[in-house]
Amino acid sequence: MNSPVASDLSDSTHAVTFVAKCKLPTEWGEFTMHGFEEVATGREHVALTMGEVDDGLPVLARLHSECLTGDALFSRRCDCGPQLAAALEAISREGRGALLYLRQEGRGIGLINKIRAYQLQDGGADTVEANEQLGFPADMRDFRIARDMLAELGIARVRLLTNNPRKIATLREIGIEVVERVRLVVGKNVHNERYLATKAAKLGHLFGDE
Ligand SMILES: Nc1nc2c(ncn2[C@@H]2O[C@H](COP(=O)(O)OP(=O)(O)OP(=O)(O)O)[C@@H](O)[C@H]2O)c(=O)[nH]1
Ligand SMILES: [Zn+2]
Repeated sequence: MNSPVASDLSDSTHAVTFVAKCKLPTEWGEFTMHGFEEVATGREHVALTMGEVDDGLPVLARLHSECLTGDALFSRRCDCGPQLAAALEAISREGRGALLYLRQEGRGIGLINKIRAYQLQDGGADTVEANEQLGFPADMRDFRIARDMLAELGIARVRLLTNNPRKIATLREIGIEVVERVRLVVGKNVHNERYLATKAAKLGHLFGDE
């Protein structure tokens, strides 16, 4: 692997290998889609890139966690669909960038458990309480799985599209220089107001301008 990133290669827990790439024409222009496989679990992840991302300059980047309901089924319970679209649009506006689409459905608890969590939320629990009532931590995602993907893409410095400080901390931990956080506040509606407020209050998400 052509890696500009100093990483601990003895750690195989989060190892992800590159498999194949292809063109992906979209509403926002043509991306290249890179397919990856997580060695330990067989989980499949993809990265969409546009332009030259391996030239050492900071890359506009997004780590997007899978949300079938928001990304594909038009749900208004969360802000994922509009965030995905806005990130691809921002990358296409610059003509350069990368979006890692990580298969971490339901903050890592999976789709069916997310439906269970939504059922508890329909009964009054907030997004964190629902996870806890099901016996899960508030957020099970481990963003270290981005390490090999970014290394394969030749990305060592990013301007990260996120409101989640934990993503920034983990990228720094795995040797990626986060030169800037680019806020991504879109998709607020009456159905996700409480969800967004809980993320800010309990999960540390930043929705202000700082
Ligand atoms: N368990 C659970 N997962 C949810 C819920 N709503 C959305 N998700 C998942 O949360 C993930 C998206 O995380 P968010 O907390 O919305 O945002 P983030 O990725 O941490 O931060 P940003 O970079 O700012 O978007 C996706 O995997 C969704 O499937 C919920 O109520 N319960
Ligand atoms: Zn969502």
